[in-house]
Amino acid sequence: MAKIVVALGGNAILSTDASASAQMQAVRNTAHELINFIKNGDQLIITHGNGPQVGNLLLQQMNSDSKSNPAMPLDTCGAMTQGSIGYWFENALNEELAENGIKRSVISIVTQTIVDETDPAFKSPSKPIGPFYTKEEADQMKSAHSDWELVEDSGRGYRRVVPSPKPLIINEYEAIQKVVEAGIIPIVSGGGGIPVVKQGNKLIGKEAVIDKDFSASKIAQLVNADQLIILTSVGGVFYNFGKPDQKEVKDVTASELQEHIDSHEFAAGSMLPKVQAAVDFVNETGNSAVIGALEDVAKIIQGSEGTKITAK
Ligand SMILES: Nc1ncnc2c1ncn2[C@@H]1O[C@H](COP(=O)(O)OP(=O)(O)O)[C@@H](O)[C@H]1O
Ligand SMILES: NC(=O)OP(=O)(O)O
Repeated sequence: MAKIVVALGGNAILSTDASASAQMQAVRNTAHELINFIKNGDQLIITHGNGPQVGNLLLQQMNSDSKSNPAMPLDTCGAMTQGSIGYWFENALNEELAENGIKRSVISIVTQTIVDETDPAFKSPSKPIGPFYTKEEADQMKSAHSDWELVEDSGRGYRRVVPSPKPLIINEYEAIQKVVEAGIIPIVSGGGGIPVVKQGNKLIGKEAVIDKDFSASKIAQLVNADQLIILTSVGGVFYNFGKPDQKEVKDVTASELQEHIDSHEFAAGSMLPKVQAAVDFVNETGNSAVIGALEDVAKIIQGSEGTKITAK
């Protein structure tokens, strides 16, 4: 039995339809894949992104600017998405467990991630959130909201970007460890965790969105996970991605992957955080990490799919 942290990307929650019912269905499909780990006897710690959801929620806040119904700040929106996505996952996993006759408890934990107030990321927004815009729409949004920054996101359109400081510590990791020891499946650090800074005994929320891949790596290190598995929409890591000579990487050492990171092989905002998070986990623990597709879970468990990153 292995203790595995599984990080779930956008496609695990949202396809093209952002309605609650469509996202719940996507999460049910994801739970149907994740049950393979439980059947395999693995202990799961689940974490997930919130980029599309927190961006959409922020847009909804723009219609709530009255004194009696004020807009919520980004850290609170992050907490709200942990709640909604955690609720969807709890129910989807419970349904899947029941269908397979497995008695296990699932709990979603509101999780805060401590960041450094002086992290330069606060001055340089980089995390894409919310919907994709065409160039024309992006220009319109920029003129309507002078404080917004928008960037082109991996050839998929333009998106708003917000600061994304690096996680230092997952505030609730000791409680999460106890939950795991009790055999409960926790859903943690949703959206990378609510970004907070420590001031004396207080945790103060910051307007940012942490990359869930970096938080997944951090929580995996803190709970001594045997493996970190990052599930996304592509079967593995490619060198020369999108070019005629692109090549899927099957087995790779952390040091070889780091060389490719250093030579700017990977796209910021999409594959770069995944490979860096995986390399960090492998370097810190000596254990392995896998980056692969959500629909390949059964084959990833067998070791026939995904990019496996090892220490040696
Ligand atoms: N070198 C690469 N290898 C594989 N996929 C890449 C690479 N560079 C960019 N990508 C893109 O990154 C996407 C995964 O990133 P993203 O969609 O941001 O992840 P998430 O699943 O966490 O939301 C893939 O679907 C693929 O289109
Ligand atoms: N917070 C975060 O990394 O979200 P996505 O994975 O959805 O971008």
